[in-house]
Amino acid sequence: MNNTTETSPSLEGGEALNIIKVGGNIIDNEEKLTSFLDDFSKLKGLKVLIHGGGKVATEISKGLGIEAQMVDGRRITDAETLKIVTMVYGGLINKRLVAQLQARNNNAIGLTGADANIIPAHKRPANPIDFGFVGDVEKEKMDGKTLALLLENGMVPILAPLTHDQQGNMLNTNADTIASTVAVSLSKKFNVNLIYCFEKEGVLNAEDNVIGEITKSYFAKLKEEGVVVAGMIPKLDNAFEAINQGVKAVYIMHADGLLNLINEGISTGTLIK
Ligand SMILES: Nc1ncnc2c1ncn2[C@@H]1O[C@H](COP(=O)(O)OP(=O)(O)O)[C@@H](O)[C@H]1O
Ligand SMILES: CC(=O)N[C@@H](CCC(=O)OP(=O)(O)O)C(=O)O
Repeated sequence: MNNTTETSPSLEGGEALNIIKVGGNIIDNEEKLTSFLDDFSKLKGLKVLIHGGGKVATEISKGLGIEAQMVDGRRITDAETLKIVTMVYGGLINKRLVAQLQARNNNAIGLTGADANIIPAHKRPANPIDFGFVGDVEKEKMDGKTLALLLENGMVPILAPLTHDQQGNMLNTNADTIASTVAVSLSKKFNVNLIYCFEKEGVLNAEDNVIGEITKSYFAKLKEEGVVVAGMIPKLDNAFEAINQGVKAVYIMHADGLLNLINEGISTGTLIK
């Protein structure tokens, strides 16, 4: 940890709300997941958890003889893959997180974007690439009212990366995008901090050191140099979108730094500028 930035966890105006996204590399690791849930359950104030699980879905698919196909960090989701991701994200992972958080005295409620139409979406057009049953979120239609209702009644929403097409089909939807969309919509009512937790210290530079603060132009440079690659590119795109649309603070950081950031106001990861 070579970078420490002071930040204010509680902001002016509405009540503070922490929206945390946790990815597949932590969910897939028993020890890391337990440690993450211990910390998440201790976070003070209003909170929402958005989970991924891409790594688990890939392993389970493989076990069933279906090789995962990813393009630009998104999963090609045919009818069989849709069944798998619905079971894995909406069932196995989501309900396990709920049970684990209930055991830690958090009143978790597990939902997909289809429940109460929380996250309006449509099937991604088949051109130029046919991703199959993949959802694009209709950001302008998301109002956050149901989530606000749950939060105001003491519940902790746990959201799976699934939406629906309004015609009876579930859609697989990237968890980082869901996190950004939910954060933007709730920022109309709350003072939102969006925190992307993963297994590295933050966004790393060419020397593998954490970048304390990242601007859009610095991101463009790192992308050009091939220092920021793969899943980190759409994660940063989503992070910049959130900060430019009303979210108070966005961080990309190691899951181990969560308690320090939220309860103490000390950042050890990357702040999006
Ligand atoms: N410059 C970078 N700094 C940190 N991680 C990076 C960087 N460039 C690429 N990555 C990769 O991005 C991954 C995180 O993206 P992704 O796998 O989509 O996250 P998640 O675990 O949240 O699903 C990291 O595991 C890391 O391998
Ligand atoms: C369309 C699409 O690609 N959906 C993602 C949803 C899961 C996810 O985002 O998981 P992580 O956060 O662990 O990467 C997928 O199936 O991999």
